[in-house]
Amino acid sequence: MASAAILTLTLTDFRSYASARLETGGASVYLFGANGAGKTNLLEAISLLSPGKGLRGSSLAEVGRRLPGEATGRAWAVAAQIEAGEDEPVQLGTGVEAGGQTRRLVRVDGETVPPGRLADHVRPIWLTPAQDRLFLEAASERRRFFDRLVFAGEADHARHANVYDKAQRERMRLLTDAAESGVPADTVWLTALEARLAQAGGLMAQARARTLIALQAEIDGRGDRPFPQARLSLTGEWERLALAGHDLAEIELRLATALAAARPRDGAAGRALTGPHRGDLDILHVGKDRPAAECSTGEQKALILNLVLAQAARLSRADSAPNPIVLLDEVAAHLDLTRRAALADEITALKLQAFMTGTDESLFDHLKGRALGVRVCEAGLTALEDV
Ligand SMILES: Nc1ncnc2c1ncn2[C@@H]1O[C@H](COP(=O)(O)OP(=O)(O)OP(=O)(O)O)[C@@H](O)[C@H]1O
Repeated sequence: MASAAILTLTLTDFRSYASARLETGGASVYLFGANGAGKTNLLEAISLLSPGKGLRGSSLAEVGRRLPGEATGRAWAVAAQIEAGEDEPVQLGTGVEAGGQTRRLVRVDGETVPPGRLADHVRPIWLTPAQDRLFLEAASERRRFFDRLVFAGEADHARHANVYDKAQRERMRLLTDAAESGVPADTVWLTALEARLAQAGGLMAQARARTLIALQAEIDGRGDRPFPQARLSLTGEWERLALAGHDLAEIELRLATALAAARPRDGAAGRALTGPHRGDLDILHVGKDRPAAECSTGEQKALILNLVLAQAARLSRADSAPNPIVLLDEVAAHLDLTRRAALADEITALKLQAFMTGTDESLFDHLKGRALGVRVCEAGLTALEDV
């Protein structure tokens, strides 16, 4: 697998767009326009060409276009034509058939498929202003960020995470019911759920560990660039076992044992206190020998951007995954001139498709002639002619 560029993108009643169409020819795109023009909405639409809730994490009922006074969003659709090497482009489509629906339909080449199948074709990685708070937020935000990087390389990771979450919810329902009623939970059912959790959790921990090792090697090998070097570590108990080389059977066994032992404590606490949903991602700014949380906002942004670019670079060489599509919302504005130029060079060199946003066209001067400029305003999208 290799190229996975969006050739055309069509939005219908999506957020602020009644209807819009963008033809990229497979090039990277920079979108510029005033605040509120619809730049992030377009990136969000692209992010929904992958399983999950997209880069805003919104309910799918929220993304349908809603005029002032309308209580419910309309039926919406996002469609794209994706480059597929020497084969015919693949047609992806997603949306809801009636306003307010929260489950979306996904079609690949006209055939209705589960959303997970989108990952066969497109795996976006994004960086948004919400991630500016990544180091101030709870560990769950860092896990989510890291899991998206893992997913870009290993699509099964999202499936394992879903199985894990579902089994965890069921297990917690049994345990909290038992704690409240005083009637012991069905141990056969609990043991079956914990076996499922241990298997999915072990696979998740291993995928995270694999990604961390590969990503760190990529970052270390990238060396002389104007982006700060990061030292990554996963602090979760289960990821540490995976990093230490324990095999899946061993991690599964230990996790199942820990879960069985934690039943009374988890039931009383009302939440599961052990498992791969608890770990954290630590990032150290190597040059400053400081944790990322103690770095400036611009340094943090550059650190995370370097992670995203390193993963994109790694995957652009991989045969096992489609090239990631990189969505950078308001990133350029945070970078000084040197870094902005370096970002433009990097995106060009990686031959990846990136979609970048900013309020000013001048933020993308380094991309002129190398990417498609698109003006975003209330009237819609206007591609610049000189590219
Ligand atoms: N469901 C919806 N229906 C109609 N309009 C919506 C909907 N959701 C959001 N909007 C509108 O979309 C606009 C925001 O668009 P978006 O976030 O893409 O702007 P932006 O160009 O990225 O702006 P900024 O530069 O400020 O980040 C707002 O005017 C908002 O009211």
